[in-house]
Amino acid sequence: MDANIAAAASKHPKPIDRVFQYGTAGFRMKANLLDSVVFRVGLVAALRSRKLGGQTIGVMITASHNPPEDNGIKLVDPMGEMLENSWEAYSTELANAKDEDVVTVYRSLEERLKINKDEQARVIFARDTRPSGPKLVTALVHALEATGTEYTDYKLLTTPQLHYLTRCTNTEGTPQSYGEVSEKGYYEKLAQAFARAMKGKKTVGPVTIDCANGVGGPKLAELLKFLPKGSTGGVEIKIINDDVLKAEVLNHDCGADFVKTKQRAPPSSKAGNERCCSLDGDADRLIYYFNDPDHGFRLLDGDRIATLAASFIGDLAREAGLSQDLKIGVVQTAYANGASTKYIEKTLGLPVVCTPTGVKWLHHAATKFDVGVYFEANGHGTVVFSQQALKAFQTKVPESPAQANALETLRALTELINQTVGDALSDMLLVETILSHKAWTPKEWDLTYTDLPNRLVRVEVGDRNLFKTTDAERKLVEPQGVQAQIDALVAKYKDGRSFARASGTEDAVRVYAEAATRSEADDLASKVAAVVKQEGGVKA
Ligand SMILES: CC(=O)N[C@H]1[C@@H](OP(=O)(O)O)O[C@H](CO)[C@@H](O)[C@@H]1O
Ligand SMILES: [Mg+2]
Repeated sequence: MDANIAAAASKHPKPIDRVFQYGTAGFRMKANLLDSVVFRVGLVAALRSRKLGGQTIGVMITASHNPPEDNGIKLVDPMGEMLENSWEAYSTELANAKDEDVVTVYRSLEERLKINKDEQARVIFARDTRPSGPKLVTALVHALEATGTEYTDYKLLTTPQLHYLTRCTNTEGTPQSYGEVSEKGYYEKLAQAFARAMKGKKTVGPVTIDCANGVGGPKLAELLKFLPKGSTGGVEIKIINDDVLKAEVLNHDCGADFVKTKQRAPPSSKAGNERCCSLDGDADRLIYYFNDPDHGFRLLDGDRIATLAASFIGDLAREAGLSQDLKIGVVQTAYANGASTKYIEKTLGLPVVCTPTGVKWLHHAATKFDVGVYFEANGHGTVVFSQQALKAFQTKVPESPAQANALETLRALTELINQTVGDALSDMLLVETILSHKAWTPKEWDLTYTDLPNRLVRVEVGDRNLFKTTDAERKLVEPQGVQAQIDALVAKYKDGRSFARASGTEDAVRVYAEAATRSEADDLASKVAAVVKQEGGVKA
């Protein structure tokens, strides 16, 4: 086998002078640099599967909301979670090995991690619509074949579909079965759950969905075939930006990242005052928005989806007579708007936990609740239910028809929500369900609280690694003295809050600021950015 691995590795040489790092979202960069990385991640997937007794590992080839010429790769653990943290370092180690050392490093990891040589490795994989995908799949397959790994190529999928299939594969035939192991099984599960959750409810007008010209377009079109028709119990969906044939339009002037960062609708959107939402390139983020005749463009971001879901599920738990038994909480990052945090704590009366950036941290913290709602402000998130919550929804004997209804809706939600990872298609159906139950237009949703004006700035510095944080990234410990300068600036603004941290996906430091007015938020952000720029070191 060593000779096979060495021979295959030599077909995928590592670019000299490149250092790779498994970051917040796996490896991500210009696609033409990724060939060796993908090959080596294939080796890691095989090791990970064997370490876990032959359970199936998922591999997704995507660069999400990044431009079409980028690509990336990430690993999915057996229950559909992100790769365990310690394995990011092993992936990084193998990705950076010299070509001639690949086999040695592979065997050394096997040795150090006490991996059984005889265990059969199993992997499933998929990719998004980027033109570089098929070539990278070839590199992945070479690694899987050289290591004798059993594999299934699911071709084009959204990232959350691959997470779903990974969990289904590993739970097939067990009491914890997560669903049928097929793309069709995914659509059927979502569609059936949606029909149950929507029973007797009506959607108010259509929703326009911008698919970022990514894999979400064809997959949403597929899902539509399974969804109930008509406004009662169904949803009228208008799809835009679903062109996957022209590579250059992917995420271009459209998609969830465009809408969130530019704080405006895609230029192609003609929805008028109707509600709209945007997916990102691999359909794991979702952002809603609408045009308010009185106030213009209104963004309903991940914080809004989290508050909507938490309030709805909290109400249902109360109606079902379960609120005493279940701990419901919301997990956010420092990028969550301060007004949303206050609304959750003060108005909804629910606890909020703040974690570092990156969904793996949020997901982990959310599992500590019976109902853990987590969303990044950029629209990536989901809801996870504990075994105790699932059991309570199944076994509680209703004492009234209202309790029975609430319990049935809760059960439907546990099926509708993709609990493995944030899923734009599933989250969209969740939002549509909640708005229907509440008979809300986006305007009522928007009125629940008022966002503090905020600004996110990207600052290019000499060395972003100089910036070290604590307290869920809300405070800098290094470079020394910088936090004191930020504190002094923040103190001058009403409702001011600001923090700086090194990005995990780009070579830059991000500065976030919010304050009582737009001009103050902008002013605070630019002053903190200036401090960061000045203290950011010189390029090596
Ligand atoms: C402010 C922001 O939106 N940061 C994003 C971005 O991380 P950075 O580490 O900030 O580059 O990409 C991550 C992966 O997609 C996502 O999890 C995160 O929320
Ligand atoms: Mg994404």
